[in-house]
Amino acid sequence: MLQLENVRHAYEGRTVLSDVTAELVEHRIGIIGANGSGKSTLARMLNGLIVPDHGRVLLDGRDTRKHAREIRRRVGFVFPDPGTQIIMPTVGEDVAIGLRGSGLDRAEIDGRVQRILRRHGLADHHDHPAHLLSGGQKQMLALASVLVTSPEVLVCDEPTTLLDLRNVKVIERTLRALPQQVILLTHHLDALAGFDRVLVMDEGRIVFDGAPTAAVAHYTDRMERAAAGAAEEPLGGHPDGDEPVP
Ligand SMILES: Nc1ncnc2c1ncn2[C@@H]1O[C@H](COP(=O)(O)OP(=O)(O)OP(=O)(O)O)[C@@H](O)[C@H]1O
Repeated sequence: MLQLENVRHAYEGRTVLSDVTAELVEHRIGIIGANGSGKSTLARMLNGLIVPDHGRVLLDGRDTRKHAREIRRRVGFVFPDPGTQIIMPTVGEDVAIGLRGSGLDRAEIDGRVQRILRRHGLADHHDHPAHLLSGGQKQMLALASVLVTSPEVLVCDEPTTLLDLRNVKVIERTLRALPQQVILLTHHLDALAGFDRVLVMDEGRIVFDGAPTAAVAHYTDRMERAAAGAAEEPLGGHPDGDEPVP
């Protein structure tokens, strides 16, 4: 089980997470919130990519500070931009690199790579240059490259941002069908239908924690009120700013 205990974090003195505590046990958990509310920072803490300034992040009681290597292996992370994740020249090599050091022999690695590519619609692209894939295919490749390592938990940070609607649906369906726990950060609120739990973040805090329908309603209402407040603010900053200079 992933746990956040009184997590606080700041970048250059600016607090972006304030006292976040949560136990993440459900099979499908969504995290939503305004831009800059701290979702990605929190997500990156779940596999030790970022260590909190204060508090602890634990996987089965093991602190990401002390067990980063093990936790990174057990908690897979899919980044919003697949380009940052694809590191090898060809599709097959990119998936296979995740199994380096796994102790599997060449034939076993080849078999696993073929299977995962088939499952993600990339079987015909094994020798294809990875950088020539379409955006949707790159996103699938990034997902396949993480899943081939069989993580227990998959954290996906906006994995559908760059995609057209068809590919959004393909990725969402793929995530829904996975046997492992999925923690999904998304601005596509429809993707959360059927999820067990959704956390809403605002200004570095969890401001709502519950079922998807209630969480989405809370978030939508909060954002509508924030947008209305922003629309009432004078654009020039100072109310007299538009007066002619004498
Ligand atoms: N490496 C960094 N250095 C400095 N500030 C950062 C860094 N990473 C994030 N921030 C800042 O921390 C705040 C929270 O960012 P974060 O990416 O966690 O938010 P988010 O909720 O994922 O946003 P979005 O929905 O836009 O992706 C933002 O104000 C962001 O500018």
